Amino acid sequence: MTDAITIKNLTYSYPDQGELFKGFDLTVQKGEWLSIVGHNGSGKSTLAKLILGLLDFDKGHISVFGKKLSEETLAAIRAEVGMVFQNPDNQFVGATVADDVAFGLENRQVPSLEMPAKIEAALRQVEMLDYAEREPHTLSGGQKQRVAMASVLALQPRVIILDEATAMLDPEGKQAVLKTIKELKAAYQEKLTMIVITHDMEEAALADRVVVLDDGQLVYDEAPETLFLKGHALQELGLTQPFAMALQSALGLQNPSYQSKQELATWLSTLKA
Ligand SMILES: Nc1ncnc2c1ncn2[C@@H]1O[C@H](COP(=O)(O)OP(=O)(O)OP(=O)(O)O)[C@@H](O)[C@H]1O
Repeated sequence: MTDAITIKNLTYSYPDQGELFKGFDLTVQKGEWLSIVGHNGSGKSTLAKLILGLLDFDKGHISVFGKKLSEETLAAIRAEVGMVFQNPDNQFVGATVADDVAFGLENRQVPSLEMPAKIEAALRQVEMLDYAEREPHTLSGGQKQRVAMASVLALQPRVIILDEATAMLDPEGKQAVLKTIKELKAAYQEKLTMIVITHDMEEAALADRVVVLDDGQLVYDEAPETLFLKGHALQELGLTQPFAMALQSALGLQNPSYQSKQELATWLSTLKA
């Protein structure tokens, strides 16, 4: 089975800087929800830009669904990979929410007769259909990010990269975006691969797999259940454990097994009884 993304022996340095990535390897499977974490400057956004062909790497190769990234394949690969960025205010071009989703479709020369159904389906998927005629600047941060996701989804990508897409949101907006990611994952299964770059360990803990970067090196690549047991090692990399795991460690539990606050709360309530 072809992987969604294969990165092999990648070397990249910004002009006049030392090598950030050197012999870097990473495989992302089809349908996976992969989180990429790491301290500021560890290379997360650069990796996303390299996958999208926004930066030219020096050595190695990147393949998306078996297609090697090159000048010839760039347009085809960008059609497969959608990206949602950190700042919800920098992602709008349309006067209304519906116009905004239409913009990407127009760029792809989708016939105008086909557009309304595609816009409606994408907005419904992120639960923003009721806001179709709203001006984007009147939306909350979480709603704006969900519209940004709809604009990407309308183009039917097979990979979506979210680069700190919840970082500027309040807790409610963040939860709404995470709920949308979970729903998309459930709806599309292996047809949609999610790469979520984040500083938020609660968010990372929801992924199938977490990759930890440290100065362009891949230092951990494993399931959140095992990664977040490494409290001290993570601290040394400038990362924390999700709250539920940290509390279980503080309580002296040898094998913390409750990933979410909800699971932990349920367990604590059984103790009270
Ligand atoms: N345009 C650029 N020119 C030169 N160096 C850059 C450029 N962009 C990023 N860098 C450097 O490359 C390294 C990796 O940056 P990158 O933005 O990929 O990290 P990050 O893990 O996404 O960080 P953050 O969590 O702060 O967003 C950092 O040392 C950064 O200073």
